[in-house]
Amino acid sequence: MITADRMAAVDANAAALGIPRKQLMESSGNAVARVVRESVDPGDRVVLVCGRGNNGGDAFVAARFLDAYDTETVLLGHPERIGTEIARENWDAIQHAELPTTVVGDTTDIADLDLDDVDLIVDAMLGTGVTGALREPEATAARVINESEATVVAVDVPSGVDADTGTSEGVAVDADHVVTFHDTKPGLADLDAAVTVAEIGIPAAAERFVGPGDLPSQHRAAASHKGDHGEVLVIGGGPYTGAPALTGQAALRAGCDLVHIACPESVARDVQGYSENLIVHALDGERFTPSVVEGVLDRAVEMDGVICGPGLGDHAETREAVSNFLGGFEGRAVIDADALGVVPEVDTDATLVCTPHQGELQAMGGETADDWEQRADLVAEFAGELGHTLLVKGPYDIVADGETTRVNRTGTPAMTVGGTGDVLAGVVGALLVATEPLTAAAAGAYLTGRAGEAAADARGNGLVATDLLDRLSEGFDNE
Ligand SMILES: NC(=O)C1=CN([C@@H]2O[C@H](COP(=O)(O)OP(=O)(O)OC[C@H]3O[C@@H](n4cnc5c(N)ncnc54)[C@H](O)[C@@H]3O)[C@@H](O)[C@H]2O)[C@@H](O)CC1
Ligand SMILES: Nc1ncnc2c1ncn2[C@@H]1O[C@H](COP(=O)(O)OP(=O)(O)O)[C@@H](O)[C@H]1O
Ligand SMILES: [K+]
Repeated sequence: MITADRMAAVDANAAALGIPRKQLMESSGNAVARVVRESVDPGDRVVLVCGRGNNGGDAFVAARFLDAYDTETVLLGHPERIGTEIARENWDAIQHAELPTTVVGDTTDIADLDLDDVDLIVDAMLGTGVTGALREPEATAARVINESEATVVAVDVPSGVDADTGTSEGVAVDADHVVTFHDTKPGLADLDAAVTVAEIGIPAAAERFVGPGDLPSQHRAAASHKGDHGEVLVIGGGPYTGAPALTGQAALRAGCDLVHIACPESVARDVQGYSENLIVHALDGERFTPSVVEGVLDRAVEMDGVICGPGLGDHAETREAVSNFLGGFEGRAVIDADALGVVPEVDTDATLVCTPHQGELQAMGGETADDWEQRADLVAEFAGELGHTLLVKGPYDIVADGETTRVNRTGTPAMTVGGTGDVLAGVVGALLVATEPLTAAAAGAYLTGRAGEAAADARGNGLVATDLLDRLSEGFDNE
């Protein structure tokens, strides 16, 4: 079962693995033709009613595999308005091959469509790209298709039906058979149509391994204003000073608008000294202690997210303070480094992403394995027990929430240098503001690893964590 959004992500991941969309379209069209051939006899009349997106593109391919039949490929709308290159190329191909086609300009032409003595209609007007109720001429076309006696085979989804919900806001095609791709869609379950799930050559890796399709959209509304894109609080530092500054700067480089650092007054000036971009709040004392938790909670509730742990140190008082903080916090937080040990014992309403390396995972009570597939199963099981999302760092990062598991392969051994984990925590914290925990963790691991690869290209094993900061945005461009 796969949703339309997830399908689009997997599609993009497949392309990044070297399996281009046009190849997927060829497989889809071939699969549609195979089902059509099972339903008609040679010489039968087959009309393919096509939209201007890739759903239509699939049918342009199918037409090439149906030479033995009396086919007519009908395009709703002018060829100039075909919306994607791969659909346009497949339309041109059947033009050059002089396969019979008809262009339907507007609704009146649709009524002239002679579908009476047609044996089979391929419904390729709209698939997962439908938005809202069918507009014209698709709506009239759907009615004409529904009134015909022909067998109706729908491509991917019956036109007008929402692939995720199975509902349609207006008229929808009533299909006898649906040929969907790669995996079934939630919205097909309750249709009274036969459903064929066709493999189209998307390898499991496109779902398993984090890829460009898993990155949250970088789109920003023009009318955005300060703070719209995330205001986060880093709780860290004392004895260390570098870690919270790395985390804070990474959160900014991953797109946050405002980053606050709550750190002990003993290191506040040092942390502020690293960057004008950080807003530092000094806490009484020389480490994070229970006495300041109330104030930190008051600040945290104003934030869109928290990153707790970088450079905190593991003093007993600090562990108690982290425990008290989590006991009172109900928002979204990344937990890293010395704060991790507290998580299994604390009862919290917060939504957590924990980012241990394998040693920290074991200290939390989790199990690890050198083989990444075994590690993935162990981490998924522990995440389920914990009730939080885990990102277990390593050559292959394992991201799991007990339901879904993703594996990130980006990164380089040069990243074993200190501080890269602090950078990762900041990236995940920034993404967690507006993205579901699993996606934020997977994308954070991917982007940090990409930045590490870019830094290693420049500095080899001499890369340092700050080298990742101004390379983080490059990963987003990797669409
Ligand atoms: N995601 C994948 O991995 C693959 C998808 N493929 C095909 O690609 C399809 C998705 O293609 P697209 O994203 O181009 O979208 P669609 O082709 O499903 O629909 C987009 C087109 O429909 C129009 N449209 C949207 N809502 C409408 C409405 N309410 N009334 C009238 N017209 C409307 C849009 O203007 C656009 O022209 C899938 O359903 C599938 O058939 C296949 O090529 C195989 C691979
Ligand atoms: N051997 C490796 N190969 C590739 N990436 C690695 C390797 N070791 C660590 N990384 C990456 O470096 C980042 C930090 O991981 P790690 O060094 O374990 O954290 P920490 O800095 O907390 O010790 C993660 O993004 C991880 O994927
Ligand atoms: K369709």
